[in-house]
Amino acid sequence: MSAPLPFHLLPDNATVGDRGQLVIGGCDLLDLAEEFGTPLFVYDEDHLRARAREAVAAFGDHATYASKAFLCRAMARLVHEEGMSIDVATGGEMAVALAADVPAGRLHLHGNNKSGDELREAMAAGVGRIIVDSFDEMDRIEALVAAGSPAPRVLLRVTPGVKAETHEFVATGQDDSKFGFTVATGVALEAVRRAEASDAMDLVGIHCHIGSQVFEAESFAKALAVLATFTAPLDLPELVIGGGLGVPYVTGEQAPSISDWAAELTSAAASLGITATLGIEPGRAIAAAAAVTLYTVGTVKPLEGIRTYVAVDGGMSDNPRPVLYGSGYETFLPRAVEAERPQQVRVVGKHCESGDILVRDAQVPSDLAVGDVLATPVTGAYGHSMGSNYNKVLRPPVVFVRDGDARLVVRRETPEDLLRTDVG
Ligand SMILES: Cc1ncc(COP(=O)(O)O)c(C=O)c1O
Ligand SMILES: N[C@@H](CCCC[NH3+])C(=O)O
Repeated sequence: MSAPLPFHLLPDNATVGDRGQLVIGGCDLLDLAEEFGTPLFVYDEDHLRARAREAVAAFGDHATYASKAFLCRAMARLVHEEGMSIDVATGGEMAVALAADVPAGRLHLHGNNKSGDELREAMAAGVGRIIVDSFDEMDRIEALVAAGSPAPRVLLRVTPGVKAETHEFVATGQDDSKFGFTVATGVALEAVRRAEASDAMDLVGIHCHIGSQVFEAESFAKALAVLATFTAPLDLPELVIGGGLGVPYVTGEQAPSISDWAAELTSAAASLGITATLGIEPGRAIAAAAAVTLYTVGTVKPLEGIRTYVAVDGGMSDNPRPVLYGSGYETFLPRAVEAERPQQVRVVGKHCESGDILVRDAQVPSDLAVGDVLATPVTGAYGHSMGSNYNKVLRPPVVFVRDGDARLVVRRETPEDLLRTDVG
């Protein structure tokens, strides 16, 4: 396994420079590392725009970006400009999208345990949809409307009893789930009846999300079949099938494009006689492959007869996915993106945890050395957004690149940021 990095894991606008170095959006990654420091998230802006356009081409106004994958004001503006609405899962995500001047009507508020404050703020702002997840939430909405809040448009989130082929922590369509109302037990129908009878909400449709990093179109088709039967007698105008489309992270993985996925969903819905307008909510498929993370190698520690540890200046605080889900990544040296990678090492971070692993069995070029900039591709989703300050590490900046320009959209944290909320 000494092959070079497969190029399809890199952002759309990745090219090889005249010295064999990686260039994204016309920017040399080594120059970016020099200018902005490492760790650094580098996003190909046109890649993000192209994926958003793909979703909008297929679903128009009913293409929603799941902002939990990656959110900052520049990202909220970008997907809004491209015509997507935005799924916000908390008051915090809602606040960032509103701070980017995205109209509240383009936001869809999610969450299995929305607080009274989150609901009140969303209703006062006039969010486009609230995706209702429980009877307790209905109680809270009714109390707020009774106290003067405007009645929201709602979708009801249901679980179709479909177990998607993915990590158990990110599967959400099965009956044993904290999310939504169960179809199989009749609870979902009870929720529909209650919402229809309530003056405090305007029920416009059903929502379902079976999980994340799902590759098989079949899992979505199964969910649609359950939803077709469930919604047939309801005559509701909207049906959102959620996000979840998987992306390739490592050599050998393949996934359908957003357009292919959309075509499959649309034709499955048509053949099931679904007449409601179909909506989708991708996060990962928009953002993941748009970015690479740059690190600097700080130590190379060969352990005789065991393995070599390569430690970089980030780790589980900028990418917790390997620790949480055992997720795999590739790695490469941007100075020689096409180089063979004959040496196997373990790429680890700088945190006080043995589990702080970024790439368990990484293939790297044989001349990797301390001081090298090392990169991991496909880090645009659930990396920056799931980042932390563990060990009081400063969160990395985010740069958008396009046509040779690099635009800082999130700056690196400073020690003052760490103390901003510390009032003791
Ligand atoms: C309700 C909902 N919609 C959309 C998404 C986006 O999922 P993905 O990033 O896998 O497309 C998620 C996350 O799994 C979700 O919980
Ligand atoms: N954080 C998960 C996806 C969760 C999706 C949110 N419902 C991941 O990185 O794969």
